[in-house]
Amino acid sequence: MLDIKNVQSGYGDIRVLRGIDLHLSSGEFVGLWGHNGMGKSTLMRTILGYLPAKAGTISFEGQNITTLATHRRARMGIGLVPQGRAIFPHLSVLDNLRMGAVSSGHEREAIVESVLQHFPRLNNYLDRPGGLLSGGEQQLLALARCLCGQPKLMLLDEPTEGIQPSIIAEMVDTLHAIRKATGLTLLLVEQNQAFIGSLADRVLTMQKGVLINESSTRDFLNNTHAFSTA
Ligand SMILES: Nc1ncnc2c1ncn2[C@@H]1O[C@H](COP(=O)(O)OP(=O)(O)OP(=O)(O)O)[C@@H](O)[C@H]1O
Repeated sequence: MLDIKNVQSGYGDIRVLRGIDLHLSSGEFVGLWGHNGMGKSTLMRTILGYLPAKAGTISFEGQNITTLATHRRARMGIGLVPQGRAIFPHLSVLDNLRMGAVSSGHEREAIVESVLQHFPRLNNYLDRPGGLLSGGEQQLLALARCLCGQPKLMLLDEPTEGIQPSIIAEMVDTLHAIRKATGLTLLLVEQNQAFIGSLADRVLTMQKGVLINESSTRDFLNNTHAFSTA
């Protein structure tokens, strides 16, 4: 589904990604692990086109999207849940979700309703401004809003950051249920190894803008100590 070959990118003259090769098959859940500042979010931004690739190619479902505008990549089925959530704090929960489904025309309300079935907690707060939800609830809202865009590939950037354990557990169950229902493909950036372990089929490790390791989730969890001290 996603093929990344020798991609480099960064900010101005600062090179962050130094040659990334990555392949995701349809329906896979893949974890991307690494310490702060290694380039994980930069890779997410480059896949969606917020940052241009300075070298290499990105293909999605067989089409070269390396220079395609971000909104066109989104329309093809790539969705991002950014680090820090970026919900609309003054819009109600329901309107946040409608914004996620804005390109779906007359099907919008039906899509929002079907996504909400996976998020019973949000159903209790539909009229509440998003900014008044707890951090964990805002993360669920960001996840649900992305799903309202009916992505085939979801890029999920550090969803557990600062979130209470009960909501993290809920997020795991919700993502498993959505995977079963929709066949979603997921690229999950995380530093929480237990969270990656409960979702990913395999785990890639990034260090200083390159992928230095790929392992099964079981091996990743067994070798966690080695990675932590690398
Ligand atoms: N807008 C920006 N302008 C300049 N440099 C940036 C910008 N955003 C990130 N960087 C730098 O790029 C490098 C990679 O950052 P990135 O956010 O991709 O790392 P990360 O692996 O996602 O880490 P974290 O888990 O802390 O988000 C860091 O050195 C960071 O300081």
